[in-house]
Amino acid sequence: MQVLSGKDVAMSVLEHVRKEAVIFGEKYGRMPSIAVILVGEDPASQTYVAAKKKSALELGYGHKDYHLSVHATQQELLELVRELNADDDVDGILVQMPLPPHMDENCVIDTIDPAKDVDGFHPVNAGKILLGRSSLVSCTPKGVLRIMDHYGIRTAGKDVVIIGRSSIVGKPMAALLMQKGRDATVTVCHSCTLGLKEHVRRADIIIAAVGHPHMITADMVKSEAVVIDVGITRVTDLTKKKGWRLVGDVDYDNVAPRTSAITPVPGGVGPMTIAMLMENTLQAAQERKREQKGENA
Ligand SMILES: Nc1nc(=O)c2c([nH]1)NC[C@@H]1CN(c3ccc(C(=O)N[C@@H](CCC(=O)O)C(=O)O)cc3)C=[N+]21
Repeated sequence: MQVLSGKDVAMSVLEHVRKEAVIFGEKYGRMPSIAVILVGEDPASQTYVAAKKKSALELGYGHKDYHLSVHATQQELLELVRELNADDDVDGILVQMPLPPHMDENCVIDTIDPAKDVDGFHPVNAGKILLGRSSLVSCTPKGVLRIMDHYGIRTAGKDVVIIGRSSIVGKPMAALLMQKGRDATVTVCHSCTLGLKEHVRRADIIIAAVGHPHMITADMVKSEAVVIDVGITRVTDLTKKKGWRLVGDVDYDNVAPRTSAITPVPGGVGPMTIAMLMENTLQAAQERKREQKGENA
């Protein structure tokens, strides 16, 4: 059994991104830049936003940080997004999800300039993925593909079973895996699926993206399957200094021995998400500059 270290792959991705970002900087007189907006005080969101900031600063990226009160209005948030859309020195805009219940996430996503949508959440970018056209790709599914590429895990002709149908992971993951070149046979399971165990047991590759700790148990996993665990849930653990620990969707200790390869939590898909965000920011910066040169020519 091989442990697929997203942490290691993320480090090598970021090394490459750093070099490309320096080349960008020399060419255009500034580094790629990202604006991150956090609304409210959710502790997990604060941790993620801090991790994104740290990664951006380590790469020498331009970084703008906006923290809106939980009482901020949707109008204020949209105003800020429009301001960042118009700011030529901002390449990427990320609005941390989830938003407080009085805000409409779709409306906020729709307002982000698709060229700056480094999350790949805008309908234009999500639609392009489905059509197999190049685009800014949602960071987590992109990270999953990159881990598999790095370790030489082939998907052509394989039965891939995805558990979870979210717009940010399950759906784009399915679209990417069925593309020409990836060539997987994809099944998407969700909360209304009947016979989940039977579906999952057939899989050569299992991708769990639900957010239910330990829902994938050893009896659901074919011997020598590849298991990708996208779930990250904080569970109370008073033996830990922070009072919690991170748990994946996979019952790792019992599942791992049956697999040919598996991602751990933490240190698996999570670090890849941030590495892909940095790569997307570089891509957005490069494409915006190319677009502008085209227009000026
Ligand atoms: N607009 C938006 N874009 C996102 O990309 C986005 C979001 N909203 N909302 C929340 C989710 C979650 N997410 C994670 C990123 C990194 C780790 C990560 O690096 N995890 C580390 C552990 C971190 C820790 O110790 O807390 C690991 O798995 O090893 C986890 C989760 C991005 N998200």
